[in-house]
Amino acid sequence: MVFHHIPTQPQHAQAAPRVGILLVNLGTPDDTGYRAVRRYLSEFLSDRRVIEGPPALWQPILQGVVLTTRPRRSGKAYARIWNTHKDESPLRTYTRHQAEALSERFAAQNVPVAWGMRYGTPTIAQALHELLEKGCDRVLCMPLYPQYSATTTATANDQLFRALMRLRNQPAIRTLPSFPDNPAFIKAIADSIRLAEAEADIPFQMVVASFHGLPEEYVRKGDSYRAECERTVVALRKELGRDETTLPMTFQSRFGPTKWLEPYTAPFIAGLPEKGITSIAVVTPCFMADCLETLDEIGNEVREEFIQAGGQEFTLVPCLNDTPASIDLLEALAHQELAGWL
Ligand SMILES: C=CC1=C(C)c2cc3[nH]c(cc4nc(cc5[nH]c(cc1n2)c(C)c5CCC(=O)O)C(CCC(=O)O)=C4C)c(C)c3C=C
Ligand SMILES: [Fe+2]
Ligand SMILES: [Fe+2]
Repeated sequence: MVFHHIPTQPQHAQAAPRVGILLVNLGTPDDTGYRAVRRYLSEFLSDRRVIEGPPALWQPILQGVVLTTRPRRSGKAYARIWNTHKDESPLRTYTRHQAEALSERFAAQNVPVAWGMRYGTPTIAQALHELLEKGCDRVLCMPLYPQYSATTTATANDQLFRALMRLRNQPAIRTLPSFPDNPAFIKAIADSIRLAEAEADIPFQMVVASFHGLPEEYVRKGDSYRAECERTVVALRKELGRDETTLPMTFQSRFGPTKWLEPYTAPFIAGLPEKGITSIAVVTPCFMADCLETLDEIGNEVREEFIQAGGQEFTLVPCLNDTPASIDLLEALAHQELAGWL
């Protein structure tokens, strides 16, 4: 085993501890072409926390079938939402902005903030090394997922610990727990809905809270994701004075033939106009930043289906992204987790 040695403080010096923050999100392809999207999807869909079945069965299907067709289709979808100004995906733009803004909030305390992606670049290992080179010996890892899932939160932390396995001198680590009904989080989401409604032509008859889906089997085996999504929705209903009928919970982005969490967002929303519901908003409180799943799947595909079914007003409520409310939330979460370290 070869261990990385990052030259930091001289070994004999008793330097003051230095804290760093590492923001982690899912990741995204480097460009919208077949090869880049294939590389990204291959890394993503080879993660055994994401696809739990035996690799001997899954890898031939993934490499031989899924990765011959899907990269082209997904690449076209990414092209529709691409940040052409920066030539990168919105998820990357927002994650970087979040890190930069959070770093300003912690500048006075001399706490650097780095950001990495679970799949694709910049990698979590690169982000960790950036902090180590700045002399950090204590790192707070913040997976940017409000609701826990083994397929997101746990694999982000796994990847950090894989990078730590290669270090001779490891920093101390804390990881941010999920925050599904944190009052500041709920208030920020509720405010984003209120703002969208104030800007819309007519009031929303319904606000659909759409969460990224998960195979039902993972939840049956104990993944707490569904229960945490429910905690978010229950708190949001309370904050906004809505109920199950005016603020329902749905699940999007189903992948593959197995049963995923229900109800599925797209058919649910396409069925609303025939029930007389023609003015809706969709909010996606499982994402801290707008991405393919919000901007294209909801903002383009689901919107079109709703309008074709007779819907009239469709508002996609933006994710918290790099708004002041979002950075306030990240700052508060970090401060809470850094108790005793700062
Ligand atoms: C195949 C299984 C998948 C599981 C399980 C899964 C869980 C999951 N994902 C997110 C957040 C995001 N997913 C995104 C894209 C995306 N997700 C899957 C598959 C699973 N996700 C795929 C194949 C893709 C790629 C795009 C595509 O080809 O459709 C994204 C967007 C990334 C971007 O670049 O914009 C996010 C964010 C959560 C929160 C979650 C579990 C609850
Ligand atoms: Fe996903
Ligand atoms: Fe999708």
